[in-house]
Amino acid sequence: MCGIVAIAGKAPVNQALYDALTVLQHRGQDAAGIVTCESGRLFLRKDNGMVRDVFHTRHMLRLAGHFGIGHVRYPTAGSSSSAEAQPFYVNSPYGITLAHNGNLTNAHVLAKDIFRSDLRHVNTDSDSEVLLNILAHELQERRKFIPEVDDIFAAVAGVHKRCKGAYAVVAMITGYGIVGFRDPNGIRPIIFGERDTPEGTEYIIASESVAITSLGFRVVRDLAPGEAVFINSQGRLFTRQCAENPSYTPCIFEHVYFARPDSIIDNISVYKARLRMGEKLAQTIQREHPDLRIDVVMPIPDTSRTAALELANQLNVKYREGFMKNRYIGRTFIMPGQGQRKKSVRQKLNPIELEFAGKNVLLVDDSIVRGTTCREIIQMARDAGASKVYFASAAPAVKYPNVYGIDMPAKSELIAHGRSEQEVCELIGADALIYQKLDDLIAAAREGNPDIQAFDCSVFNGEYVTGDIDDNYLDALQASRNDSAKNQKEKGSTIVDLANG
Ligand SMILES: O=P(O)(O)OC[C@H]1O[C@H](OP(=O)(O)OP(=O)(O)O)[C@H](O)[C@@H]1O
Ligand SMILES: NC(=O)CC[C@H](N)C(=O)O
Ligand SMILES: [Mg+2]
Repeated sequence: MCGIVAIAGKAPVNQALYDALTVLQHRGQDAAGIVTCESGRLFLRKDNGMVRDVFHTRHMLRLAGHFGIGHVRYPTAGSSSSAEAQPFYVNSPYGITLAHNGNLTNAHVLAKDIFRSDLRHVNTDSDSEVLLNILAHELQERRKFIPEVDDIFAAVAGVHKRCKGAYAVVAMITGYGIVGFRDPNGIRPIIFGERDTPEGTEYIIASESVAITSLGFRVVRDLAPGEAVFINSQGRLFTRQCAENPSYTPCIFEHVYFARPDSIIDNISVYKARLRMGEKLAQTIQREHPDLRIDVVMPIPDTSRTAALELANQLNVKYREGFMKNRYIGRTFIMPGQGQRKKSVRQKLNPIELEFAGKNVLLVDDSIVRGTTCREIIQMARDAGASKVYFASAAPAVKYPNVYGIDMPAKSELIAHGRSEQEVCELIGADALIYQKLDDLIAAAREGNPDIQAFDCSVFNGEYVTGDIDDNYLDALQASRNDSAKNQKEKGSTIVDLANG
């Protein structure tokens, strides 16, 4: 789950892009990058690391220009090499830079195609580099010295025809403007906004509304599935539906875990959706476990706090903060290796022992994926003297891999895959385990926007909205991207940081 941003401004945009990336840091901690454009020249800085570590004053000073795009990366394809940090650049036609959130499901086929039929070389295993070359090819096919609005939108329509999977994209076409577009299923979020300045209107496109509002822009609206927005070099904005059969099936995991609670995605307040998850989970507990004697409800910080708070209210049980989070450690789930994730849980969360001694505690997390967090946390609660440790998840059991931009490619690594709830409960060492019902999760999100008929819930039900995923695909993905395969790949990674530095 990466974060993307683009700004078409009337003054230098380097600081605003940096600020937006810090607001989107929760979507990707592995690498960050910004490219800006001034007088037909591009200025790029990208590297592995968090935003604050990648951009020093000397880099910021070089990022000149009133147009630019930025990216924070959480790798879901290729490796975590700095050569795969984004934005990516291709020099022909026009000079295009691109930042992508999501994952193409046909990147391997496309990579071969673009070499054979389009004679384009792709130097990494990143699906985003493939996507950029497809966009570049589609623009080149228009054969225009100066691309017009229709050419830009026709190129996006061409991308929709060839690319499958999830993609929310911002791209800068040197000297001509900035384009943003969303895949025809609207799996990943993308939203745009504007602000008035004495010099004219400035525009921003970003993954989440929080990046728009915190920078003093007004939200205009989410891009519809398949839709594109183009801001030309004079600062005029155009939008167009570029897909033939769009369908609105956004990723429900944004509401469970990824997005910030102060964002509004597809007109659904993430905060309110999480409150409703807590309310519905409490009702399940009351209905199915009336015998549980719960003294205290505790969130596993950070993401589960909102749901846990409402769950405690609904159960009429005290809400206590039993674990303190070290604010200098990032999100553990989006760290690249299992060793690092496991170590970081204990570094990140520390119990306040007096809250546990002799009590029956209900720990609430937003989700259980690999089970890394809950196993450690339950043991910590026992070590701190809890009498009983119950565990509740605001999402249903995660049983299937994700192929749309969340790095859970191997079903064998998912604790609930092929296991009953009772087996998971025993494995994590809880006295009781309560999962959210899928219908309740969907209702919690849908109540925010009943116009959305369905969500991508593939990690819970194995139904992939793009319709191109079968067991063979998932087996191949598991073989190539399980933790040990990824480790091998990282060790052998000798990709030259080509023309992207
Ligand atoms: O079962 P697991 O594989 O451990 O994954 C699930 C956990 O990972 C996430 O926390 P994370 O630390 O990434 O972020 P947070 O601080 O936003 O909760 C999520 O909120 C769960 O706590
Ligand atoms: N999490 C994402 O959106 C990742 C984008 C892209 N697939 C990459 O690996 O860089
Ligand atoms: Mg968490």
